[in-house]
Amino acid sequence: EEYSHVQGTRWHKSVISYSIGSYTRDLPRDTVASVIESALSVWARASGLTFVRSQTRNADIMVEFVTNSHGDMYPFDGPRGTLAHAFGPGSGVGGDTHFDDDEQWTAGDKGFNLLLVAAHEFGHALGLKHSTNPQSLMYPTYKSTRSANLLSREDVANINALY
Ligand SMILES: CNC(=O)[C@@H](NC(=O)[C@H](CC(C)C)CN(O)C=O)C(C)(C)C
Ligand SMILES: [Ca+2]
Ligand SMILES: [Zn+2]
Ligand SMILES: [Zn+2]
Repeated sequence: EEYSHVQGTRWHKSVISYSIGSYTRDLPRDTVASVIESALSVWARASGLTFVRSQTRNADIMVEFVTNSHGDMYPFDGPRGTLAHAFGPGSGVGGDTHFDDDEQWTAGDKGFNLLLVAAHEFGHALGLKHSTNPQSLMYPTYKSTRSANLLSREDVANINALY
């Protein structure tokens, strides 16, 4: 799973903190914050986990918009190609979620939709692997057309099996 750098298998607490360490210039900061919150709430509803926003850099899930080489062993690759990656549950880098800021991030449908990508990444940050089912949010390829409710039955079953 080269896009979910596995740490542990799951979080062993029900309240998980997140912090937005850097922003993209493609969207207003408030929009980024509300999209991130929405993407986490999708998993909160299905897992019973609670996500609390922090302003410190030692939150469980550090969200960053970065380009190319950015301090971990998984440099991004410019426009298109890899859109984002996330580390599985654990201390330190565990849970951290990075978005390639060489992409055009959108809250609508021009460019890559941040909600769709963030929801996929947070699945990894919670311990989920990729799915071979194209309907699943955890499918490894970006698909702009997704049903209103982001999670497929498979995603709900998988997160329930984990938490
Ligand atoms: C448009 N580009 C793609 O579809 C690329 N896929 C991604 O960037 C994955 C994220 C999507 C599914 C939001 C990477 N991943 O799995 C992170 O956890 C490639 C399929 C080209 C690798
Ligand atoms: Ca890229
Ligand atoms: Zn992935
Ligand atoms: Zn990274």
